[in-house]
Amino acid sequence: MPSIRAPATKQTATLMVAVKCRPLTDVERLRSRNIIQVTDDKSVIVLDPDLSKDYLDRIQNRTKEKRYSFDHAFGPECTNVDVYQRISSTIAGVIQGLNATIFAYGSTGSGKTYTMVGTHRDPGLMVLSLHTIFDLIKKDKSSDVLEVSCSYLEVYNEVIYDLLVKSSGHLELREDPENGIIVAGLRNIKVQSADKILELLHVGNSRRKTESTEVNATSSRSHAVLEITVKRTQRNQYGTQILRGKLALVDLAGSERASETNIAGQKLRDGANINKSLLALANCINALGKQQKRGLAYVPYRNSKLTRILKDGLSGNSRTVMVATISPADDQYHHTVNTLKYADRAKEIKTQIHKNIGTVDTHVEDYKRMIENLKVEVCHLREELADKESQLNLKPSEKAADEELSWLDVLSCETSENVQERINLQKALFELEETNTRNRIELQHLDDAIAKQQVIERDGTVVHALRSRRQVILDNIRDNDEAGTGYRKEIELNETRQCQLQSMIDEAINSNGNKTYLHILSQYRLLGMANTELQFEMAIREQVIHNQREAQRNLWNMLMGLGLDQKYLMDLAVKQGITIEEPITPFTKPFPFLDHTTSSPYSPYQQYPGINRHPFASQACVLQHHQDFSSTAYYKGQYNAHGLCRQEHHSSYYLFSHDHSPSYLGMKHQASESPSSCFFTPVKLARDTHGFYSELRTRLCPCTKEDITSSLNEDFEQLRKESCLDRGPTAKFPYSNIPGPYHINYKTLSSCADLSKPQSQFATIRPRTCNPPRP
Ligand SMILES: Nc1ncnc2c1ncn2[C@@H]1O[C@H](COP(=O)(O)OP(=O)(O)OP(=O)(O)O)[C@@H](O)[C@H]1O
Repeated sequence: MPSIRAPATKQTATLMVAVKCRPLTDVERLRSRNIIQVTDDKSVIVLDPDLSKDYLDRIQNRTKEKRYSFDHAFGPECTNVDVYQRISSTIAGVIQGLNATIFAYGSTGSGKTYTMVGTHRDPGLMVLSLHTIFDLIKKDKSSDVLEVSCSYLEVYNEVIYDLLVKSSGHLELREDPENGIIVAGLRNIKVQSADKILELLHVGNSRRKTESTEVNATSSRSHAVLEITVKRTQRNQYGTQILRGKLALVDLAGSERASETNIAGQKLRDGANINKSLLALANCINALGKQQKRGLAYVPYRNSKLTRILKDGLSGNSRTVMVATISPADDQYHHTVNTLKYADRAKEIKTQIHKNIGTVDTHVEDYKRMIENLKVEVCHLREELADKESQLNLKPSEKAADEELSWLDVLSCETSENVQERINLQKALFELEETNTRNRIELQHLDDAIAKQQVIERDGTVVHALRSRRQVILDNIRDNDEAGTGYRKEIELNETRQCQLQSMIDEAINSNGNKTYLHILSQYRLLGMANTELQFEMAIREQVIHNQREAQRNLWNMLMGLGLDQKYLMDLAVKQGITIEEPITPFTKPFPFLDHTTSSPYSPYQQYPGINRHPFASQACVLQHHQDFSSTAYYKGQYNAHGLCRQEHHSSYYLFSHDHSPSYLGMKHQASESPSSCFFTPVKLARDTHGFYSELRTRLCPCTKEDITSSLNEDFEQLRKESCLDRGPTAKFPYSNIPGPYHINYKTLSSCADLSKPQSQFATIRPRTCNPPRP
């Protein structure tokens, strides 16, 4: 049927986040304390569960008290109707062809099912929204025809079941170019009243998998999605237009820690699957939240069925409400804070909404065309039917060949899914590690800033702000590390599956099956894997190039800002046998980041109140050189993100002490075409850099070239003593072999440079290794 999609006018909406705290249950009242305070309908305070903390701890910020604010916050006294009244505006659009999603998110026993389904006395959001839809339809004064249908599914152990069908089989997800993700074969029942849907809801709920755990007597073991579709048919003199609005109401399964819920066997396996899909959801929320802030592109929807189903609700065409449910009990502190943390991130998520319009033109000519099309389709179907009938009468040998082909289809499908999954996982892992590298850089800057500020500040407000920020960063790092471990495990599973698939293919080739096809399949698989590697490498390289360019630009800005002119530097470099390959981007003076009275536009300290400019900001924060290595340095099978000393940023060491990349800074040695001769060889490197930088420094500070050269010699002597440099001129700087904190004496150097008084006389290099993104 010809369907013309009207040009969609898109509108951006922000995900609405409401928090609902349930009352203490009768059992909890005997053993637990209420630690939640909801103030001014928007703020939630989670008190420190440890009552022994005294006043001093509190004012010195040693308590675990947390504060958050959301679009709406509801205390234990609030009913589901109270919640619904605040979020119901989302639903009105459904009868006008807009999509809406409401989902409850929280730990086990926090009140998700109570909020979504509710009780007879306190009906939940599913029930209330159904009534609203039918009320709105009743009140609709137009001559349009409105039809309502509903489906209800559950995702249990990563398998989709139809809750409106008795003993439903497994259902599959399909990507439909027009309608996005759809569940093939899901029953969609036409309904005339809210009561009919409630009846279906009741039947569906009775089929849902629930278990009694120690935390919740009727804990939901599956994620349930109730979808209401409102089809509006509008007729006018030009034809017929159909608007289709969808409302998805989602009750997620309870997440729990096995140790807390005391579960085992099948229940434990369920829990693992539930946690896996909730982790996937949390990762999507994380990525989407960060995407708004930092423009990261990859959101790992494909990691679970749940996230694929919720994709539209999370970032596509939908007005979305997240109701974060929390328990007030003190023993639930960690779950509560975890839920609120994700809810806080979800506030950043934005969706694009537009009406789902399909137009059916009804002119006579169009009818004729439609009839023609239908005739063709009928012919087609007849042929297919005839084919199937003849297949049923096939000879056994033909039947076997046919079975083999369908088996090959499955194999080919699985192979391609396996490859796709691997690409997704590696992208996700890479992004996580990138993010954590950035987090670690910020952490170092914060440590510097806190140390500085502690000395000069009296009332401690800025230090307090910096510490809170530090805590946020630490939490992010921990979460990302955890997520990274999950991804690595999934990659391992993916690799195991990959091996299985390959051996199935090999076996089939050997057993003389459809050889040509299998050979092609095998080639396809191998090419697919090679493609994965290439895509991944390309992503890394692009990132590295980007970072290096930025570091180079910043370095030039810094040098120019210190009062040197470009020509002088070029001459000096040529004299020292170093060519500068890339043309330098022109820049204008004065350089704002060098002005001690203003804050640097490049400086991350700008975001911290009261910190105008870190004394070393122009070097320490602009040259984010750690980033460059995090994705590249791969040494002795270890991903070497280098422990980086804070103070070394303030010396010229960064040029040679960190660089494993020949093209870093775009310089290379003239005497040899091999770039490594300049930066890879510590002994020669020391000589070159001594010469070059001591000359530079004589222009920067009032000390002599000899002072600086002797300072550098002292430092290198120290390095040599610690056996790093005595392994010959081609030895690489063995960061990953350094057993512990490593000291570089840079006392003379820093005082010569007179950049600032150092906090200590020693700069410390701590080797820090983390797992590499798997090649
Ligand atoms: N607002 C509320 N008022 C009264 N009781 C509530 C409220 N919210 C939740 N409860 C009670 O708390 C208990 C747990 O609630 P519920 O089953 O809804 O949690 P859940 O988050 O869905 O758990 P799971 O994830 O394990 O399925 C139930 O006994 C429920 O009746």
